[in-house]
Amino acid sequence: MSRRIHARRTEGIDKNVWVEFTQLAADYKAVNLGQGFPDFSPPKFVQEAFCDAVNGGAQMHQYTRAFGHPRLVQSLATFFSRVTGHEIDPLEDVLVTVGAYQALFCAFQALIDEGDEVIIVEPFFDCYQTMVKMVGGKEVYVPLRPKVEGSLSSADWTLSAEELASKFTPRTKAIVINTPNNPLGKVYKTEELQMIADLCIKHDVLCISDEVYEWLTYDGNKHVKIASLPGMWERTITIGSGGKTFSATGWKVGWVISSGHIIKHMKTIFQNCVYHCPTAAQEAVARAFEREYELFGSPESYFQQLPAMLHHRRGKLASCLQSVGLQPIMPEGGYFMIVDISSVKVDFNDDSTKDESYDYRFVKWLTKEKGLATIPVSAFYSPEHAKEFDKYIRFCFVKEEATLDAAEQILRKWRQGK
Ligand SMILES: Cc1ncc(COP(=O)(O)O)c(CNOCC(=O)O)c1O
Repeated sequence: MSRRIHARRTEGIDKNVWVEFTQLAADYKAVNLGQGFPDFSPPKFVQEAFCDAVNGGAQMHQYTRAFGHPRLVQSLATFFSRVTGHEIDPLEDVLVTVGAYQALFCAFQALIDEGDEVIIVEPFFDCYQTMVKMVGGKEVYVPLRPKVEGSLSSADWTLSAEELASKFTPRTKAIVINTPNNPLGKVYKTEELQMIADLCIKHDVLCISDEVYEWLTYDGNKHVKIASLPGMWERTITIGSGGKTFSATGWKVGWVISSGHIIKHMKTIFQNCVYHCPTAAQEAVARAFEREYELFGSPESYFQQLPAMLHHRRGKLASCLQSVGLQPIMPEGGYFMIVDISSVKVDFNDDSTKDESYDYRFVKWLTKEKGLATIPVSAFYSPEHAKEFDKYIRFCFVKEEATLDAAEQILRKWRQGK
């Protein structure tokens, strides 16, 4: 065929950090502290919910309600009405999607027009950039910056109020935030969210709030939903993930909760792309939320137990990194920890990566030569800022202790020059 086969919208978005580095980790059979997924099973009650769902009769293997399995939209509405203090209508204000990924896709497809500007706070989950490009939107970037040189906590990385305000123009349609943040682990404080909310209200702008790590905060940090701030419910699209909530990333059940006048447009995109999510997995997530509703705030709640376990694993990884002379930026929340590698000198001796950024070269060297997979942090930045932030790599600590021990052994051997 001599004519162009691909659609123009596929241009400039073909590279994908997850495809590249997940394959590299597999090719080299590396200890994988790269992609953000647990290397352990979901808790027993979640697995049992799935088994009960699958054995729950014929209807569990067939289509259910397209915009969300009734039991799931009801459990989400009940649970988050209590969390947000806002009466959420299960049929109007909730859309169940194929992971949070597809909730993001539906948001950008349904709400962003050609030429609309979307403010993206850096570092950002990479698909925000490509999804804005796919709809012909214009990304406008504003980086979180460490307040102090050599900052040791994600809390020190903040937005400049002036710099953020300067990014709003008459063409700004939305801002995307992610709290707790991937890859940094920053948990936005109420004052920071209020600053963003004030600008959204002033400029009549939507807020896409990616909250997939909402239950994973440490050291007393509290997750705050920007949709719960005055004047924000009707302009906020809040995105959640069953995979991240219940350590079942392979189920790919996500959702978006927002005012019905926004959800209705996302339903239009949804019914014209995927139309329906797996019934049994939705039933299982519904049962899990029903359990968590009853146990909310108690020691038996998974939303208490998972952050407690990950708090320990976060400390274990941080100690391991510090013991080999690497300095992590301690995350206030989430699955990940970034490390400043600017003081680490390595002879990459690999022509195949010579034109790549320092962090990409380092991650590929660490995976190929030492057998430890991580993710380069410049993948979470715009081209205009990637150079400023290419001296960090990301480690994932939602892994078995044995996996973290194996990573520690590799790092020790390397740093001892063995
Ligand atoms: C901020 C954020 N939003 C959305 C998603 C997607 O969530 P889901 O799996 O529910 O589609 C993810 C999952 N990230 O996993 C890749 C990685 O960072 O290692 C995410 O981190």
